[in-house]
Amino acid sequence: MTERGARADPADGDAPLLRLDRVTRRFGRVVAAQDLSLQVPRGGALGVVGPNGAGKSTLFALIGGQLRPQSGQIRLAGRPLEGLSPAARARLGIGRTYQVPRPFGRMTVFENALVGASHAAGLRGRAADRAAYAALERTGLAAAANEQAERLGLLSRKRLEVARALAAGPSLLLLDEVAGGLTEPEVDELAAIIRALRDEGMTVVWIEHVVRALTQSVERLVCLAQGRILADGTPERVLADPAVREAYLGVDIDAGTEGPAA
Ligand SMILES: Nc1ncnc2c1ncn2[C@@H]1O[C@H](COP(=O)(O)OP(=O)(O)OP(=O)(O)O)[C@@H](O)[C@H]1O
Repeated sequence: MTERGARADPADGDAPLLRLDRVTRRFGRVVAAQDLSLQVPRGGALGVVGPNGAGKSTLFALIGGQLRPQSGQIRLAGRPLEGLSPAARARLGIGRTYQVPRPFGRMTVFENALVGASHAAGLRGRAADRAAYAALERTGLAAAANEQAERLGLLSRKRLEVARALAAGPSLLLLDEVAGGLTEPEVDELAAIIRALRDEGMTVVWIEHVVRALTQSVERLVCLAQGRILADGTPERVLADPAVREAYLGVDIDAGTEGPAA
């Protein structure tokens, strides 16, 4: 795996891989991110929870460059990301999955992974092939490499979404609700894949409503509500936090059911 993001600024090798300083993003009167400050060191997995509308997807869009903050700064390995397009950020090492997987249905599974390697990472020829195949192996999809993507079931489409991001050789992997809609055994399978990536040294930030998937896989949890960080710590501590329980307004957070609007 390449570590391009981790080398984004060789002068600042000790910097956290991801750092947000007082990042704010509003949509009219809605505050989706309010003075958000967060540091993610290299390696390990961070889970992000929070009720619907808490600002979780906005956080990823701000990191990925699909949205610009109105104030504050985001850095990858010490390098400010301001002004960089999503494509430039992907080349620096930010890989991202989306809530609803949209594979190129007419393409094979391999060709879909190749899109990640070539478009996002700019790899060509055999280097792109190798990166795509390695991503399929790491997500358990190698045996399905020649299948049409549109014929995949939901779990495999989720795997492919992860594979596409991995094929670009990210140093930071942002997962947006990859466990949603899966059965319990499928959630466990996907969580095992994410744990294996983490154990190989990948830095993972994982937004998830299915809290059980996170508690199996992350050592740190952040809870967002109304664009702010309500709690940050071990999963046990965060899930027991009265402010977190209150933000979920009595919804059974442990069961991973979707909460009401924040
Ligand atoms: N492009 C947009 N235009 C206007 N409002 C937006 C936009 N994107 C997000 N918002 C608002 O910002 C707030 C945060 O939304 P966001 O999607 O980040 O929350 P979330 O925590 O990811 O929610 P969910 O769990 O439902 O996916 C919400 O009130 C949402 O309606």
